[in-house]
This record gives sequence, C-alpha cells and structure tokens, in this order.
Amino acid sequence: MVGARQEIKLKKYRYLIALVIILMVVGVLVLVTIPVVQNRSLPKKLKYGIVLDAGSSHTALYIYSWPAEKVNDTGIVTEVDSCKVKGPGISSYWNDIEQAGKSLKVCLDKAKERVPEKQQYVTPVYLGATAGMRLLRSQNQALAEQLMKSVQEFIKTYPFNFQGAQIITGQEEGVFGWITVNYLMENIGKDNAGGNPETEGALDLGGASTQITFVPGEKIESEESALKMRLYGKSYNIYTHSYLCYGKDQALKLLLEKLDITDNGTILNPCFNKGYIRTINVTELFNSPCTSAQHNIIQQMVRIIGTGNFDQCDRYIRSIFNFSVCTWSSCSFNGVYQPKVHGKFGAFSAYYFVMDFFNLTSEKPYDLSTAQQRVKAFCLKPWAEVKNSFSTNEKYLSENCFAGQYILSLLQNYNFTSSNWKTIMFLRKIKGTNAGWTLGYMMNLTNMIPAEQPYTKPLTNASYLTVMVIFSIFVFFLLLIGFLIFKKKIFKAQDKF
Ligand SMILES: O=c1[nH]cnc2c1ncn2[C@@H]1O[C@H](COP(=O)(O)OP(=O)(O)O)[C@@H](O)[C@H]1O
Ligand SMILES: [Ca+2]
Repeated sequence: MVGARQEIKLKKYRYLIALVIILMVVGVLVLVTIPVVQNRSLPKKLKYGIVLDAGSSHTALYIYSWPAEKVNDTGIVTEVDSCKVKGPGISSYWNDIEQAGKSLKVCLDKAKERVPEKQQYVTPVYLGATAGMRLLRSQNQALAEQLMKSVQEFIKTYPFNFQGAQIITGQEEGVFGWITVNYLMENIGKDNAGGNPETEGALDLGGASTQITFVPGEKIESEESALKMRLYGKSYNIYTHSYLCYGKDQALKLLLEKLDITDNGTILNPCFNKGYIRTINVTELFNSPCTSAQHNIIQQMVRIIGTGNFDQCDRYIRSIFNFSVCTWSSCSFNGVYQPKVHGKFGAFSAYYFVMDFFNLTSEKPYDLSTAQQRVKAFCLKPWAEVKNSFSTNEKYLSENCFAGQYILSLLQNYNFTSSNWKTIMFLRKIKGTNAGWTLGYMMNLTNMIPAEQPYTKPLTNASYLTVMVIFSIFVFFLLLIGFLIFKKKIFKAQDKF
C-alpha cells in the first residue's frame, strides 16, 4: 500500500517537473524571440546626404541615403534619387550671375520633396564645382567667386544643412571617383583575408577635364600624382592625374584650333560626319583658356563643315597630344608621368555616354579592334543618313564621331592597347548608384570612411541570441537529465530500504 502511494506521489512530481520544464522552455523562447522581433520590426531610420555636381556642361543633384546605425559598414550608402539641372553648367552664367543659383531651383525643390521634412535640417548638402569653374577661375578669379557665392546663397535658402560650395581640385575629383567605384564594388572595406583586395581604377571623362586614378603595380615616381590613403584599416598608394582641357568639349576646341580656316571663314573638320555644318561664334572657340593661342581670324562667325575622314581625324586628334617630352620613366602625354595601367578599370561619365552610343558597353567587354571598327563605320556615314537613323540630341549626335575617336586615342595614350583593352568596363551606374566623384566626396566630408577597420561583432544580434537560446536549452536539458537520474537513484536507494 505504502509503495503504491509513493508511486502516485512520484508520478505527480514527474508531471510537475515536466510542466516546469515546458514552462521554462516557453519562457526562454519568449524572452529571446521578443527582442529579436522587436528589433526587426523597428523601422530603419534613414539618413540622407545631398551633393550637387556642378560640372562644366551641366549641374546634377544626387540624393544619397543610408541606415543611421550602420554608418561605418561598407556598401550601404546608395543613391535614392537624382536630378539633372536644366541648362548649362554654372560657369556659363558668368554674364548672369544670379541665375546660376536660381538654375538649381527645380532640383533643390525635388530634394525637398524627397527628403522627409523632419530630416531636412540635419541633411548635409555639398556643392562641388569641377573643371568648368577651374577654367573660369584661371581667367577671372573674382567672377568665379561671385558665381560660387550665387549658388551658395541660393542653396542656403533651403532648409537643409548646407555644408559649403567649393571648386574641387582635379586630384580630389579623381580620387573621390576612385573611392566611389571601389566602395560600390565593395573592393574597399570588406575584410578580405590575406592583404589588400584588388581595387579597380577609375576613368572619368568630363567636358573640360578628364581623370585617371588607379593603384599601380609599381612605385609611384612623381609625388605630385601620388596619394597615400588609409581606408578601413588598409593602406593604398594611389596614382591620380587630372588633365585640364582634355575633357571632350575642350578637346574638341583643341582640335578645331589645329584645323585650317579658309579666307571665307570655313573650317573643314574630318571628325564630323560628311555634310554636317555647324556655325559658331569665333569667341565661343577662343574664349577658353585651353585655346588662348593667338589666332588671326577676322570673321565673327565660322562655319565648320564635316568631311568624315577617319584617318585624317585620327592624325589631327593625335596632334593635340604632345609626346615629345618625358622626364620620367614613362609618360602618357604632355610630359605627364604615368605608371603602367594596372588591374581592371571602370570608365564612366562621358566615356560611358559615348561608348554606349556605339553599343560598346556590354558586360562582356569588346576588344579594341571592334571598338575601332564601330567608330570608323559611324564616322564614314554621311550626316544626312546619321541624322535620319538616330533620335539622339543633335549636338551629341554630331560630336559622336569626334568623341569616339578621341576616347580611343586618349585611352591608347594611357597605354590601353589591344592586349589590355578588355580590362576597361564602361559603366554609368554600379548597383543603381551613379559612378562619379560625388558619393566619395560626400562620404569623405561626412567622415563615413573610417581609416581603421571598425570593430565588428563576430555575430549579428539575431544569430547571437539564437546561439544563446540553443545552448541554454541544451544546458538546461543536461541538468534536467542529470537531476532525473540522480532522483531515480535516490528513489531506488529508498526502495531498497
Ligand atoms: O547623354 C549624353 N551623351 C553624350 N555626352 C554626354 C551626355 N550627357 C553628358 N554628356 C557629356 O558628358 C560630359 C560631362 O562633363 P561635365 O559637365 O561633368 O564636365 P567636367 O567634369 O569636366 O566639369 C560633357 O562633355 C557632356 O557633354
Ligand atoms: Ca564631371
């Protein structure tokens, strides 16, 4: 009788223990799931930043965004919107200074709509002007300053956190373009084991200047073009050079200057399609510091007539580069030091627009001879045919033969030949964000690129909690089993007595 009662008691205990265990497991699970779910369901707080790229040909506004709590993580800043300002670049407003600022209205209004009202006061806005303003400043510093003030004052009328309007240097333009490309490609910042991961070079072709930036495979001889940077705990020795006057619009002026002009004010241009005619004001050609060479043109207007002569065009384009001097072990042109191009390259801005016109921008790169054939075939077409076959804006269309040949020539001067041509990828955007100097510029000014690798927890919060739960349950069961065995032994021992 006593034994049976004891068994019922023991059973009751077991049920009780089982119930306690279940309750504890449920308790642990609830304790763990609630914070995980809680954290996940919180809406991510986004931060915004705005950069205006005041280029020589036009101004563009870019709005970037990133999750507030992940500032130092790589690859998380993305472009959420952009806006192209109507009309020319700010340097063209030299005769109507106030209008330079006002021209930005439509895009700044758009930014005001895009950035949540509560965030606007903390959203930094930067304006960086490039080669168009560099050229204007070299001609008339006071005028350049007035223009910068005009845009500055106008941006200040917006509720954003205005951080300044600057004419950036060619070196900054090159290096920030390189940072943008490598940040978006996630070549920098990722903790690749075994030294530095390979970075990609950046090729930027603007209207007034062009930049080449890369990490060479050799020592950089010229200090002027060398830049040591420490990013995310790794050191990079970067070569960068910006060629003022070698953007595609100024280069066209350099070319026109080389061509003969007839007594009746006609210039025959082999780099325009046959039959194309453009009439320009002489001052338009010679008002640039790139073409300040003396000229004796008496006419006000000149007529440029296309002859579509590929080989002649090629020769004339070569003539705008000087190969006669080089005081370094290797030069590109005009005596500018350049180490051998190394690794892969991303080519953007006008490189992309022009090569895209020739359908030469696919993921699988084309070889140099294909590129040459395509450009040549286009240059040999008469203008009447070209005009009928494409709906592209007439100015760009008429300059594509020149631009195509110019790009082929420029890249070959950098020493891209048939053997390494395919290392160049022509691209406009990387993962939805425009390739250009603006993103790198903003990240640098907002201290978003740490010099050292930021401390990262080995596990994410969720995986940390999961591991903890699994181990808690595991340990708990071990204890329980131990306890049950121990109990059983005691009861057995009691039964014996
Ligand atoms: O759609 C296009 N097709 C061809 N060229 C373009 C297009 N959009 C812009 N471009 C060219 O890209 C270049 C952009 O230069 P940008 O204005 O940035 O000058 P910068 O960088 O020298 O200051 C200009 O030569 C402009 O004509
Ligand atoms: Ca540019």
